[in-house]
Amino acid sequence: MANDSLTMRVRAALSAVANPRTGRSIVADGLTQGLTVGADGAVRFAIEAPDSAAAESLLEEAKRAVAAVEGVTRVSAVATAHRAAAQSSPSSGGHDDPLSVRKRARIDKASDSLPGVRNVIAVASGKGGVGKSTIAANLAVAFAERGLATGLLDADIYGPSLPTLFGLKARPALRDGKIVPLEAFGVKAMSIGLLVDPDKALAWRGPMVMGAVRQLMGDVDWGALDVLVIDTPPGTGDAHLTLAQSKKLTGAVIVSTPQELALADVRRGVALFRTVNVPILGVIENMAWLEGPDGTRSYLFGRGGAERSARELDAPFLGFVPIFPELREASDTGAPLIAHAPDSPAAAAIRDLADKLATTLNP
Ligand SMILES: Nc1ncnc2c1ncn2[C@@H]1O[C@H](COP(=O)(O)OP(=O)(O)OP(=O)(O)O)[C@@H](O)[C@H]1O
Repeated sequence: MANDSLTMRVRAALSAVANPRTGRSIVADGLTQGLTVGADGAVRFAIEAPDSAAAESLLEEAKRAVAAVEGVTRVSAVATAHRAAAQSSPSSGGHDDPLSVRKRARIDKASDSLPGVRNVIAVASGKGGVGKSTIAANLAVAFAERGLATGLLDADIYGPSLPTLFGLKARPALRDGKIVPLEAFGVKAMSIGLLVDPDKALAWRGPMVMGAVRQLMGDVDWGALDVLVIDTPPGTGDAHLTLAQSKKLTGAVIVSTPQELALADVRRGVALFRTVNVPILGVIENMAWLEGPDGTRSYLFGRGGAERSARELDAPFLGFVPIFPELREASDTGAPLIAHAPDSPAAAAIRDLADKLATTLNP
């Protein structure tokens, strides 16, 4: 119970810090959020400062107070919504307004907005590095090629990849209090990586992640879209729950690799979305094999694990994407493969998936 008593002492130290607006304790005023105290004495929390002028000094004061507590080995704290909201362009901020969009008097529950978006597809994976972002980006371009008005939202807070995949660097503009998505390869695109510092996002607790995802959905001016593809963070967590709760989700696509281990990943993903009644539109097995010049296939990561998992879970299996070195090369050039090498077998494999998926969308 040593940790409990450390938590109490940390809380007491924070309670001694006063809200300059009211003179009361910042804890009593509810300005501290997401306090966690690790077994190793690492403390994390967020401060929601009452105004921009107070944010920096309040954060420093709170960090100093916590660092002085015996047993605390490390303090990480993040900035506030209000401080950032006072700036004129999107930048990193706190958890209620992590994207720092200046709020209008009343914004609908963002997750229930997206009025002009007919379909929202979440692309998810049990773990990182399976090609989820690559598939999501290429699917979006393939949808656009089919004539669907398409958006791509990179909500992978911990490792945003759209700026690299689509070669997007420009900081998005604000129009009427909404973020204007960038346009690339026929797709309206927005990445959390263009709005927040990923290093800061790493320290975010659940509520901040949820706030960020809600904002990305609600504060971006998506306009009328046939389909919005969302690249979600790897694993199953707060971002997925936020999306699932939004009621806007048409369904989820799970990307996995063939290893037997993938079975557990796929099962987790399927279970999460099913728990919240989000249909599984399909499972994709990526990096399925490498084809040699003579057409022989090497199954580097095992064979058919994701396909088997899908069958066992009674989820639709959408297809295989082999290992195509050109997929990686295209991503490195800042153009998704389907645009970079439209006639390649890899592009054909992605188009095939997009065709299958398109049949599951609302017209
Ligand atoms: N089928 C494929 N063939 C060859 N390379 C691939 C394939 N799919 C993905 N890659 C490459 O694998 C790497 C990881 O892909 P990607 O970033 O899309 O994975 P991810 O699941 O989104 O990872 P994270 O969520 O951790 O960002 C990238 O370099 C990508 O170009």
